[in-house]
Amino acid sequence: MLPAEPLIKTAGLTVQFGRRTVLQSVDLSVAAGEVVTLVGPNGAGKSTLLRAVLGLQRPSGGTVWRKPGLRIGYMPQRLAVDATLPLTVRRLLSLWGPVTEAAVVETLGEVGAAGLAGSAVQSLSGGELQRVMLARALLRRPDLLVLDEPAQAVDVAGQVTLYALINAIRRRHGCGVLMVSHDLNHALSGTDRLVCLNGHVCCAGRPEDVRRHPDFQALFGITADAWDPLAVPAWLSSAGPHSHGAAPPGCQHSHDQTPPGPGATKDRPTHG
Ligand SMILES: Nc1ncnc2c1ncn2[C@@H]1O[C@H](COP(=O)(O)OP(=O)(O)OP(=O)(O)O)[C@@H](O)[C@H]1O
Repeated sequence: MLPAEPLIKTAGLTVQFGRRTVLQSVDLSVAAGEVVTLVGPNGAGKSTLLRAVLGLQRPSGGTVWRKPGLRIGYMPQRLAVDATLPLTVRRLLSLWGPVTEAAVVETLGEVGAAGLAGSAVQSLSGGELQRVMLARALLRRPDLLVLDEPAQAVDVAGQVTLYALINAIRRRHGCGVLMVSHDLNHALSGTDRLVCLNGHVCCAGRPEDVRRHPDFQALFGITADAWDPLAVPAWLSSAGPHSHGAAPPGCQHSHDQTPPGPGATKDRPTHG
């Protein structure tokens, strides 16, 4: 069977902020109907990579190709709307372009948020807000969904439901999905391809292959045969998703100055 045509493709993508290299020579592609998950420690460049794919971040080197006419639905990590603004969900969903009431109702229903159209955005729970943001991304009937930590602020049971919902949407619409996740259970079981990023691509491929890669194991402190969610490494469990705590061992970021840990790649890029 021929591989599906890519929706987006980066080749040698490099992003620098000042003299600091945040992404180095990243090759990435997402095809229609495919779920690709980016994992990596805080500051690994995951959101920057999404922003480059979206055309919101200019590359310092390399290329980003998007299929002509591609429609992208984007769910950012944070909602860039003033929290003090009185805003209903219905109004929020129409901020980025005109939408019909029928489309709002249908899309909210699709993400399990029926009945929230008239609610104040400030009154939503974390999980409800994530569903509304997913609805916002879906309203454009995208070929590609780009989701930056879609399950943040969602409780554990809600995370499982949300990832199942994203998979159902992918199946129903045949769209590609590119997402960032800190949830290794999802990354290892609910995704077609896993990309482990730490300033560069440490390893990538089918989850069952990536979990056996020494860089992945060094970054996440797990063994090839067992994934024990209670045994997450200290940098992952204590730092929290938005803290920039102690650096993980192995697969060193291009701007790290410390020597590589036992699982570091030999071909890591030079310091930027
Ligand atoms: N516009 C910017 N200017 C300067 N530095 C930036 C900018 N955007 C991101 N960075 C830096 O680039 C690095 C990568 O940031 P990015 O948000 O892509 O990481 P991430 O892997 O998504 O992290 P997290 O898991 O914490 O969300 C960080 O050190 C960040 O401070």
